Formats: sequence, structure tokens, C-alpha cells
Amino acid sequence: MTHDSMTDSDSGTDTQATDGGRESLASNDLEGSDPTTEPLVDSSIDVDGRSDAPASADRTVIESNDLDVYYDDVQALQSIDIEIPAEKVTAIIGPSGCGKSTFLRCINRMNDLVDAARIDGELLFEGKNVYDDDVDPVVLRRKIGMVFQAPNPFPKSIYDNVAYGLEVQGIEGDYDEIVEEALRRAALWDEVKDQLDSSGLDLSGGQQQRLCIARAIAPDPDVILMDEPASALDPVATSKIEDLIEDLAEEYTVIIVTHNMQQAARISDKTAVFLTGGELVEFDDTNKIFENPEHDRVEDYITGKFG
Ligand SMILES: Nc1ncnc2c1ncn2[C@@H]1O[C@H](COP(=O)(O)OP(=O)(O)OP(=O)(O)O)[C@@H](O)[C@H]1O
Repeated sequence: MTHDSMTDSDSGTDTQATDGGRESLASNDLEGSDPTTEPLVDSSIDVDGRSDAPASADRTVIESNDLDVYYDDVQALQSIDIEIPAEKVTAIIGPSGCGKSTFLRCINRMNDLVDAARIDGELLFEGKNVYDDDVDPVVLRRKIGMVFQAPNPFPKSIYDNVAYGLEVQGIEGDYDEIVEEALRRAALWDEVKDQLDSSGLDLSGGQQQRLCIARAIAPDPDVILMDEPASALDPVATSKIEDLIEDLAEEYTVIIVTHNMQQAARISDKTAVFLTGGELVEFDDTNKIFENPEHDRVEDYITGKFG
């Protein structure tokens, strides 16, 4: 994939074909297994979401090296090293306060908005340190969009919710086309195509969140960050968002923070487990994390012994 420089003002328009594999992991080596190596997680966590392409096919899009984050004197993340693959869903899980949101907000420099936050180490996007002096955070955030926990549409029409960001970011093009495409990709078009002038605030919570996703993808980012995007939604709306996330990963790299381990197991290819103290304890294929993690602390967390 080519990509535009974060130091210029062009919009990213690049996408790349994906392996698109979606085989079930449900039957993954479970039959006839040796009891000593048997997957530890009981069937209440159903790992059936996505297949993993061979490791060799993975291309790193986000990488952190020895990343520390402090809020004043309190260290929130400790020496985080991670390589996040392109066009997959990576879930970040861990107990409250372990630094999941902090890590997510480092990626598109949302922590710049927090006076107390200080960052050491490297955070690379496509090989470029996003904290270099010549990186424009506005351009960075166009390439790395974000969806928050509570749906937060603007008090504007459905159309303007998607188009407004394009205008602000100086993105040119046929807005009618871009808005329709973004709403289609967010699986909302069919529900709203006859009411584009109605307020985004009149939509249901789940529709509002899909509108926010449409808004995030309209500038055609490479990466979409999601901070517990379904935690405020009912089960039906949550299920729609989960389906949508899986679809989005055919074109975008999705990184999702979730408290919901079943959700991480269902929809992600990779899972990063952060634990108390802001440590990244394990990062691996999702089925490995949930069925046979390397670290006892991860096993204890996954099986609910703490957290
Ligand atoms: N703006 C801030 N100012 C000071 N401390 C902060 C700030 N934001 C987060 N922290 C602290 O940093 C640590 C990590 O917080 P963070 O929100 O990243 O964790 P989290 O794993 O996302 O938690 P949760 O699951 O509860 O949302 C916590 O100790 C938190 O209190």
C-alpha cells in the first residue's frame, strides 16, 4: 500500500486487496487433544470470529518501541513494544486502568490534548514516528480515524455529519458520492437514504454509532481506532457493530479496545492483553490468547480469576 505523507495535506485514498479469509476458528485443534495441552478456556468464550492469514502475509502498519506514557508522575504505560498488522482487527483487552485507552490515544496523538500526558519512545505509523516534529496531527488523524464509546454525532443532519469533517479537513470531491459510500460502508445507507436531511441525533443509539463510523471512514483513513464502540448499545445494535467491524477490516486496520472478552474473541484476529501497571503482557493470534496463552497472568485474567 502506498500512503500519503503525514506532513502534506493530501487525503489518503489508498486501499489494498485483502486476503478476506473468514474461516471459523471454532474447531481449532480441539478434537483429540492431549489434556495437558488442552485449550484452557471453557466454551463460554467462543472463539469463532476470524481466521488468521499466515504470519508472513502480515504487514505492520502501527509499531511501538519502548513506549512509555506518563500522566504527570504516574506511569500509565510501560515500555510497550507491539507490531499491529494491516487490515486485521486487533483487540486490546485488560482490566480497568491498565492503559488500553491511553495506548489507543497515543496512536493518533489524541493524548496531545491532555496537558499532563508525556510520551517517551517511538510510535510508528507506516514506519514514521508520529511524534516527529514534522508530523501534522490533523493529517495524522485523517489517516487514523477514531470512534468513541458513546455515539457522539454532531447536532447536524445525517448528511452533514459525514460531510462536515471532509469540509473541515479541506478534502475535495463529490460529497454526495463520498457521503453515500461512507454510509454504505457503515451499513447505514439503506436505513437513512430517504432522510439524509434529518438530524443525526434522531437516530437510535446503534444507528448513531454507525453514523459516527461513517464519519470516521469518509476521509478514507488507513486505520480506525475504536474505544469500546458498543459498550453503550443493546445486544442487537452491538451485534450489528460487530458485523460491521469484521467487514471494515477487509479495507482498514481496526484496533478496538473492549472490556468484553467474548467480543474480542468473536471479532478480532489479534489480541493484546494489557495488565495492571500498564504492561503489555501478551500479544498474539486471538485463538492462541484465548485457548492457550503463554503467561499465567493472562490465563488468570481470561478465565476471570482477577480483573
Ligand atoms: N487524563 C488523565 N489524567 C491523569 N491520569 C489519567 C488520565 N487518563 C488516564 N489516566 C490514568 O492512566 C491510567 C490508564 O488509564 P486508561 O484510561 O488508559 O486505562 P484503561 O485500561 O483504558 O481503563 P478503563 O478500562 O477503565 O477505561 C489510569 O491509572 C488512569 O487513572
